[in-house]
Amino acid sequence: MSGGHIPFSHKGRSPINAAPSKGSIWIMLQQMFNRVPSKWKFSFLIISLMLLISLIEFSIPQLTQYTIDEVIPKKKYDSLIWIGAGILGAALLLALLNYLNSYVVSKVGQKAILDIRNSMYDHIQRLDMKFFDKNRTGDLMSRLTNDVNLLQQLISSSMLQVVTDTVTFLAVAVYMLFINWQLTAVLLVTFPFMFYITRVFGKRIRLSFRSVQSSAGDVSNQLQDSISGMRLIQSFTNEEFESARFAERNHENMVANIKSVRLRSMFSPIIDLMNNIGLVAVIVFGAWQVMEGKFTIGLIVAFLAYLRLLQSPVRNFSRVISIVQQSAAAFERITEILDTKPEIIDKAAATELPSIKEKIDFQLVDFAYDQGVPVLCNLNLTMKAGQVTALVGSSGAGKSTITSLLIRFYDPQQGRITMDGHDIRDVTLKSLRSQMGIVSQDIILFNGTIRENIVYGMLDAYDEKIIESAKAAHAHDFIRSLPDGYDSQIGERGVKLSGGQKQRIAIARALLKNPRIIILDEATAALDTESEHLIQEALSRLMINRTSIVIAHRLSTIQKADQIIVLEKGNVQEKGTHEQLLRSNGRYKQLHDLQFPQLKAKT
Ligand SMILES: Nc1ncnc2c1ncn2[C@@H]1O[C@H](COP(=O)(O)OP(=O)(O)OP(=O)(O)O)[C@@H](O)[C@H]1O
Repeated sequence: MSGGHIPFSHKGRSPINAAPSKGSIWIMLQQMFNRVPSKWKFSFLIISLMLLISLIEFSIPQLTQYTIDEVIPKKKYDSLIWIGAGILGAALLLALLNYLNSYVVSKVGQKAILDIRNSMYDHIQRLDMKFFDKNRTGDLMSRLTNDVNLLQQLISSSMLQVVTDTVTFLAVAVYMLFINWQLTAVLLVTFPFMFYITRVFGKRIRLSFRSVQSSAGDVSNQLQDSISGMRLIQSFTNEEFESARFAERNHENMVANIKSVRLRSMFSPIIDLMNNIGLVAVIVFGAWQVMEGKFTIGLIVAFLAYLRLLQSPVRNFSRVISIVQQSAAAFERITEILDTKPEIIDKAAATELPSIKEKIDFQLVDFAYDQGVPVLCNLNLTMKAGQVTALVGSSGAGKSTITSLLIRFYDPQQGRITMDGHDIRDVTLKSLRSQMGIVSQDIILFNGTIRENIVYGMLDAYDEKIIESAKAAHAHDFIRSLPDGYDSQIGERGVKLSGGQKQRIAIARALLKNPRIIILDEATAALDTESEHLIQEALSRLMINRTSIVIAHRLSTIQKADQIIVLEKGNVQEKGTHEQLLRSNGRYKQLHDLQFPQLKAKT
C-alpha cells in the first residue's frame, strides 16, 4: 500500500462528536466540584491550607526586607539566628502544608474521577440501541479511558495549582499595591496582554486537543475493529492492508499532536517574555527611584521577591493552562455522552407487565432505522401466547427488526405493539424484558467461565439449577468433559468453544432465565447435522410452554410451527400453517421449492 487511496478509510467518527457542547472551564470545575465527596468540608480544609501556605510564602520576603533594611545597617547580630530559624521554619512548614494540600486534593480528585467513570458507564448502559448503532466502540472506549484519564491529570496536579496560584497572585498584587502603588502599576502593565494572549491561546489549544482526542478515538476504533477481526485479517492475508490503514490513523493522530504541541510550545515563551518585560520595568524604575532616594534597596529586593511570587503563578498558569484546556476538551467529550438522553425509558406511570396469557399484537406499525428508509410499513400481526410463530421471508424483509421492536430496543414511529392489550411503551422495561429470552446466531458470550456465562440468565441461581439448564440444553456432557468443567475459561467471546457448544451454552443461559417469550433468531444456521440435532432438541425443550418466535431461513426447522408469517418488504405477505401455505401456492411455496427442489419434483 504505497500511500495511495485506502479503501474503507472513512473515519466513521462518532456522531456525538458532531455537536461539541459549550463546556466552559468554569462549568467543568463546577461539575467536578459537585462530584467531590463532602465538598464543603473539603473546601474549608483546602482553603485553610492555601491561606496558610500563602501567608508563609508572603512572610519570607518580609524577613528579607527586614534583614537588609534593619539588621544589616544596624548590625543586629543577635537577630540573625532568629531570622535564619524563622526562614528555615517557614520553609519546613511550607513543605509540610504543600504535601498535605496536594495529597488531600489528589485523593478527593481520584474519588471524583471514580464517580465520573462509574456514572459514564452506568449512563452508557442505559442508552438506546440507536446510540450504539451510530457510535463506534473504540471511540466510546477512548472517552471512558483516555478522556477520563485526562481529567484525572487535571485534578491530581493542576486544579490545586490553579486555585493556590490565583489566591497567591491576588494576595501578593493587593499587598504590593498597598506598599508601593507606582512600582506595582509599572509591573502590572504587562498583565492585560498576558490575559489576552492566554485567552486566545487557550481557545486554540483546546480546539487542538479536541482533534488530538478525536483522532485518538479513531485509532482506538481501528484497533478495536482489527483486533477483534484478527481471524478475518489473517485468513485474507490482509495484514499489510490493515497496517497501512492503522498507520494512516496513527499518522493523523501524530499530525494533530504536533499541531497541538506547536501551539503549547509557543505559548510558554511568550508568557516568559512578558514576565521579563515586567522584571525590566521594576529594575529600571526601582533603581531610578533608589538613586532619587525615594525607595530603599531593601524595598527593591523585597519587591523583586514579590515579583517572583507574582510571576510564578502566571508562569505556572501558562503551563497548567494546556492541561486545563486538554481537560476541558476531554470534559466536553465526556459531557456529550452524559448529555445524551435515552428515548426508550420507563414512563412516569409505567406499570408492571403481567405474564403474557393471550397474545402479542403489532397494530399498524411503521418503523425506520433511518429517516426516509422504511423497514416496516403498516405492519399488523398477532402471535398467540403459548404457540410457535415462525417469521420467514427474504433477507432484509424485517424479521429481526420485529423482534427488536418487541424487546423495545427501538420504538416504532407509528402504531403500537401490545401484549394482552398492554401497550409495551406503558409498562416498565424491566418487566417487559424479564419475560423475554433471545437465542440468536450471533451468540454473545462474555470472557469468563462457563458457569459465569450460564448464570448470567439468573444471577442468583444455585448450582443445581445451572446444571439442570445445561443438561436440558445438551451442554452438560461436553462441559463435564472439559478439564475444568463448569469452571473452564471460554476466552473472549467464547473463542475456545465450537459454534455448537457456544449455542448450547446460550440455550442453557436462556433456559435458566426461564422467560415467558423466547425469540430464536436463526439459531441453527451453520451447524453440522449432529450438532443441529442436539440443538434442535435443546431448543424444543426451551420452547415448551412458552410463546416462541422463530426466525428461520431454513424452512425444515419450522414446519411444525403453529403459525408461519411470510414477510416481504416490511409487511405480511402470507400467513398460515406449513400445509396451508404450501397449498396456497404463494411466496412460501416458492421459498420452499427453492430449498427442497427434490420435493418440488415429486409434487
Ligand atoms: N441497526 C440498523 N440500522 C439501520 N438499518 C438497519 C439496522 N438493522 C437492520 N437494518 C436494515 O433494516 C432492514 C431489515 O433488517 P432485518 O435485520 O430486520 O431483516 P431480516 O429480515 O431479519 O434479514 P435477515 O434474514 O437477512 O437477517 C434491512 O434493510 C437492514 O439493512
